[in-house]
Amino acid sequence: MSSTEVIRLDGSVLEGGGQLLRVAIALSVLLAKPIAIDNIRGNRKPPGLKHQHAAGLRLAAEICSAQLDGCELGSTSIAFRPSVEPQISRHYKADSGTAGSIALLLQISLPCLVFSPTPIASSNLILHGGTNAIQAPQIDYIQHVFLPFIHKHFGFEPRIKVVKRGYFPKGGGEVHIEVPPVRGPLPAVTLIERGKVKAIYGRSYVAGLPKSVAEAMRAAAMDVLMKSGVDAGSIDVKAVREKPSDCVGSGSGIVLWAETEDGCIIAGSALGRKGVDPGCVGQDAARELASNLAHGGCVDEYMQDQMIIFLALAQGKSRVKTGPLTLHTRTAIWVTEQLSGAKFYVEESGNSCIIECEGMGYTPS
Ligand SMILES: Nc1ncnc2c1ncn2[C@@H]1O[C@H](COP(=O)(O)OP(=O)(O)OP(=O)(O)O)[C@@H](O)[C@H]1O
Repeated sequence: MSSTEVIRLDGSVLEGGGQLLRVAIALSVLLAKPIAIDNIRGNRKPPGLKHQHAAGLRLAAEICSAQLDGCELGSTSIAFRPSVEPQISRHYKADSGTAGSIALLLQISLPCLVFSPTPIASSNLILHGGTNAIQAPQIDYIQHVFLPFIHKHFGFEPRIKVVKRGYFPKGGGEVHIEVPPVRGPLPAVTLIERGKVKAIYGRSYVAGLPKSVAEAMRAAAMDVLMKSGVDAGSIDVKAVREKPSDCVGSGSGIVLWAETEDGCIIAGSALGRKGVDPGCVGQDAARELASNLAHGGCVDEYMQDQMIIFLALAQGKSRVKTGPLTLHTRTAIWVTEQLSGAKFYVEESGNSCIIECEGMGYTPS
């Protein structure tokens, strides 16, 4: 068993949402440190665990044979005591039971599965829930932005297969992810120059709705991109209608991503909602992309917080230029520093920041 000294965290600090919980648990698994978290999602109404958070906790507990207490819906306190017994199974399933985000189930489990002291086979995740949920990365963001970032900068390449898309309120999506193991520490990242935008890609989609909705989102997004003066070599945004056999329920949305000469990928996205003009949805996504390009940083406002745990685990000094620091990022830095030996320094200047991290050089024991 792991050491008995429990680290207590206040889940209402800063952003005080589900991400604090996921980062804390992933680090607890990797570092075999028992933790207790109170005031979970203390800044959300209502506070406490929702389906997605509880499913993520159970998945992390299964990955490291942890003792998990308090993992009930609405619970505002949990205790998590990881075991250091070697993992036997490398096949895991999790189901948010609702349209809770599959991407956020990946957010808690991916760091836990990356490292292995022995060159064993890959880990396999089968995740059920919502593929395109609000206030979470859409699955297209994971495919086209997050995983390519992880591969390019940290050198391992999880493979993802979207078997079925699932939308609010039923969920029912299914995504398979294969995570190849790495033995050594992850490399540090230096990402200060972005380079010019080479191309913008996108996917404007509908499920169970007329294709004209996807076309309207696409047209409005293109219009905003043209007028905002984004200088891209080419723009290729596809409008698609999901085949009924490829999805559960109905939904719509758009994900745009810009690829730059220096290999950065910057996104903007939006989800369709009942009663909202599809044109406004397309405009929102394009404005988000334009604003993420305008600050000149090398990652968008969402990758900013999602990269923090990986920078902390990496060996040596990372430096990444970003836009204005988000509250999610400040929260990820706070929780990471509570649990790991990594140290962060943020230099803010005008509309941009340099996030510097002295990583802990994590290797599994
Ligand atoms: N549009 C988006 N594109 C990519 N990533 C996103 C997007 N919106 C949110 N995220 C990411 O999803 C995560 C959301 O964390 P947050 O704590 O808000 O979520 P949560 O678990 O749903 O909990 P809560 O309901 O408490 O907000 C963050 O890592 C954030 O960067």
